[in-house]
Amino acid sequence: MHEDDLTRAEEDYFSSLTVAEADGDDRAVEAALRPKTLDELIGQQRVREQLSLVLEAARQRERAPDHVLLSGPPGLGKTTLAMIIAAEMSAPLRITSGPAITHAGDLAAILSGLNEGEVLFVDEIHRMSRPAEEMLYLAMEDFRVDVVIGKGPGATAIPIDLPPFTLVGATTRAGLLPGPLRDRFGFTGHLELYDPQDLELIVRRSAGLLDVTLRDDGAAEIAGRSRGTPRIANRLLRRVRDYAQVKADGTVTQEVAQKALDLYEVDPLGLDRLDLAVLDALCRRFGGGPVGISTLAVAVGEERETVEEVAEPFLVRSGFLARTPRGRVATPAAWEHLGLPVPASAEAAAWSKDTLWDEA
Ligand SMILES: Nc1ncnc2c1ncn2[C@@H]1O[C@H](COP(=O)(O)OP(=O)(O)OP(=O)(O)O)[C@@H](O)[C@H]1O
Repeated sequence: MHEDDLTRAEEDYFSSLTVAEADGDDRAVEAALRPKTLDELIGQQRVREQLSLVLEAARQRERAPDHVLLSGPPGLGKTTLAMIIAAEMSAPLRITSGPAITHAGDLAAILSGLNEGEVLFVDEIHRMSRPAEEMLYLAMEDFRVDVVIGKGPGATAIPIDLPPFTLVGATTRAGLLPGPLRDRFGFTGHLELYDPQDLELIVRRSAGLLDVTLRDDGAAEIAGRSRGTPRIANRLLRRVRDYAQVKADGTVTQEVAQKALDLYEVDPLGLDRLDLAVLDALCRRFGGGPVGISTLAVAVGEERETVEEVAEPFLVRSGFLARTPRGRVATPAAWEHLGLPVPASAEAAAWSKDTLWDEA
């Protein structure tokens, strides 16, 4: 409950900032750059259209929309979409996260404080405790919670009716959610990594809001190095803006963007330290694979989830890594990107029938 209040206070604080006031504080700038409506949101065409229909139908029926699950890698706009859903429904938004809900009682307190039509955003919903999760099933389906008073044989469950509300859950991996929870969401939106054209539009929009003079080739350079992720695109824009201001005449050109991003060690294709470490381990230590994701994670000193949820989607999408039934393998492009000779086995794997390029 405390955590929830804190996050709300932060959100109130951020939303009260103007872009100019926010300048200088990265988190505040990020909040200020968030699109406020579905129309303002760039890319994610399919999710936007689907969600727009869900919201419009709910508005016409004057009912709270169905619960919404948003899945996808970090930084693609799940929190932004939750805020947009609330704004589009003219409803207040409450924000909390799975790890903050350690006891069912925490969730009961949040749920029983909801008002009719309110939107409750639970980030990292797959990390909620099991008892809280079970309480949520009932709350989502019957708008009711059973609060248990006492312990042992004398314990009694007191049912509390809840007003209709909309739960928006966000997860980096929908596959980690138990089936009964997943099934209670009326709509699931899968957010995909953005293509460079959409990222370019996002960079141009952000530059406009931040009053940065940005040439088209500068925007393309930043977009190309943003790992398909708007949060990274906005962050790189801010670093390039610093460089342009201090080392150039303030205008972000391709040359300025290149120099700035080289200085910050952002790979020309956007690969970050973890991506490169994964490829390096895959090629140099495991001869290009196949190797299991857990072994790979240990080799780079990271959690399995981080490698699987953060690095892997981008590496697969960029054509550097393939998921096969026997484990992860490096593609010829990965060897080339690391400046290593492509072994014959990698060439063969690229054409092999048992190589599933996107599934495992
Ligand atoms: N479609 C978009 N158009 C423009 N900007 C976007 C879009 N999606 C996200 N952003 C920007 O990217 C930043 C990150 O978005 P957001 O915090 O919503 O991501 P997230 O998926 O919730 O990430 P996490 O799961 O890591 O919290 C925001 O500041 C927002 O300005």
